[in-house]
Amino acid sequence: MNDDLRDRLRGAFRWTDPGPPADYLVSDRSGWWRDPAILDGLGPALAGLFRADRPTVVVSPEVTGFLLGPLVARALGVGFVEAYRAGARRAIAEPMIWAEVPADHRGDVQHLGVRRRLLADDDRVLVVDDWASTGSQARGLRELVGNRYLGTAVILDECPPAVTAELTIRSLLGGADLDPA
Ligand SMILES: O=P(O)(O)OC[C@H]1O[C@H](OP(=O)(O)OP(=O)(O)O)[C@H](O)[C@@H]1O
Repeated sequence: MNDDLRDRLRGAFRWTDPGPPADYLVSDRSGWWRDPAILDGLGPALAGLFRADRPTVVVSPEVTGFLLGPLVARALGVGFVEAYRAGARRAIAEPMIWAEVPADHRGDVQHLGVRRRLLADDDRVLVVDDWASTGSQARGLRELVGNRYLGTAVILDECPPAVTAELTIRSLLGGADLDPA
């Protein structure tokens, strides 16, 4: 099952060239959500990476995480909590827990926040996202949830191995699987 899903993920992914002055390629992940077999398989596949750790809640950063996190939460039979990026929308008028996200793959420092009342002291938190590049989102959310953190499940992990190990990141694909060369 997962081998078929990995093949589909590789096939539906594109690197796109934004053209000058950019001298880099941009990942286009939209084909992943457009393929019904991928959309059907992603939740159970990502959930399977951490099922034995018995998560009680999934937390994901906006915006792609808001698409993926609920698929994984549903596969685990648990609920989902949004982690909002500060400044991306109107302030939420409820008590929040905030954490700084160290400079990420874009070089920006951000802040992620969740509604305080949605996390219990004894929750076991699985972070879910589509992609780990530097591990900054995972690091920020680990800081935010503290010792409730179990790990992070992503579709693709291209972090240095030491970061992957430190943050307990598990993935369906590694960076070499989508090598643009
Ligand atoms: O490991 P990191 O360096 O933290 O990078 C990973 C983040 O980068 C992408 O987000 P992006 O900024 O493209 O936002 P999006 O979710 O709005 O697409 C991806 O969805 C992760 O959230």
